[in-house]
Amino acid sequence: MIQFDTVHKRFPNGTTAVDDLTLEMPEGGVTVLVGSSGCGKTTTLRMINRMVDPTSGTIRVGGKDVLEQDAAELRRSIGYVIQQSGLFPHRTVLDNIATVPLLLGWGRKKARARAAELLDTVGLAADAGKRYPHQLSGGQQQRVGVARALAADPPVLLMDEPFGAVDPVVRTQLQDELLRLQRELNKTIVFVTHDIDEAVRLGDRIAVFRTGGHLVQCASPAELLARPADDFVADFLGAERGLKLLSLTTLAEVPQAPAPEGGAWTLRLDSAGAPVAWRHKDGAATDVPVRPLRDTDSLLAALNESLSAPTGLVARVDETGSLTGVTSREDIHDRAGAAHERGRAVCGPVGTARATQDGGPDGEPTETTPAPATAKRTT
Ligand SMILES: Nc1ncnc2c1ncn2[C@@H]1O[C@H](COP(=O)(O)OP(=O)(O)OP(=O)(O)O)[C@@H](O)[C@H]1O
Repeated sequence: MIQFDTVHKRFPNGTTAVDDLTLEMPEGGVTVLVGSSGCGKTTTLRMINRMVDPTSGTIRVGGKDVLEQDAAELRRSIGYVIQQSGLFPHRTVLDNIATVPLLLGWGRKKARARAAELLDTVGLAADAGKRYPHQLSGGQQQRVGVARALAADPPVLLMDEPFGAVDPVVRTQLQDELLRLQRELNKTIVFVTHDIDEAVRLGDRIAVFRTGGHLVQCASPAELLARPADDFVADFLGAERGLKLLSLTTLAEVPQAPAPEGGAWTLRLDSAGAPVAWRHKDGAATDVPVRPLRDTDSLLAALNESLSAPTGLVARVDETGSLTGVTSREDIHDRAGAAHERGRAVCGPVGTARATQDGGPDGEPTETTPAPATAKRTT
């Protein structure tokens, strides 16, 4: 959907913001641009809708060179969400959302009806539409910003640190909402963030930039975590890289066995068959509460639960909450090792990890295998 071909951006003051960027952002996927401050993420994003024009190279959206399109028209056809929402303070929420449809000549009634529909889509009550932006919380304003970007149903959405100004709890809620919306709308999203956890959670592909506008690596979250291209990427991913990889892999394929009987600890169930606690043979006073897990939960959650359980066993349940079996810490470890190996396998031997952007040994772009089943789409 979006292709950068040897794109270079040098500002008139001599700063090179983007250096020789070749990158594809697939249709219907979320491509996250990450990297330290000043590494060219925003400039890259803004070249897509011509808020900044490249010095050289070509950018195509849907196969068409952006420089051959009218800049204002292009901008109206691409959704754009920024930090602090960027809403017009003197317009009501409904009128803010209706901005692009009105510019496109939809007529007031149709534009407002669409805006009202979008309020619901982004999880806001209808009465929020009559308020002004300052009468909403930061998180609600960001939802309005997303609704405004979606108003004309653009195929492409550019999001520049959209959740950077809200607290961690609201940020997680907004990420959940975006994942839910994306499952329904299937937009091509380019998302800029400083936060690697946000990138891992939201991205189908993550592009890591280094100061000077260099793309260092572009890969799926699992590949990136299992096989960072160099020390810079590894440092950026952080010391908990292995745990982050576990957060991407589900429990689904980990074996389970019947709950143990007759040992020191027994798993207590309620009348509906849902696990409640581990009870020692000495009696109820020793009960240790259980947090049962489903197939869609992550290996990280499973490891955490197994470390908290006196038996090291994780209680597994079906969609109704009934016990299906237990899983041992050893089986979780085995699966964790396999997840790491799979992440390595898709990247090939040392030195080829940059293949997705640099091309393979023949200079041809190299395809990457789909990442293992992941937990990120479950909220
Ligand atoms: N209009 C401009 N004129 C001159 N230099 C600019 C301009 N806009 C950006 N730059 C410079 O280009 C480089 C890349 O900036 P950019 O905003 O793209 O980085 P970023 O990775 O998005 O940073 P941040 O994460 O801090 O927002 C920086 O050195 C910045 O100072």
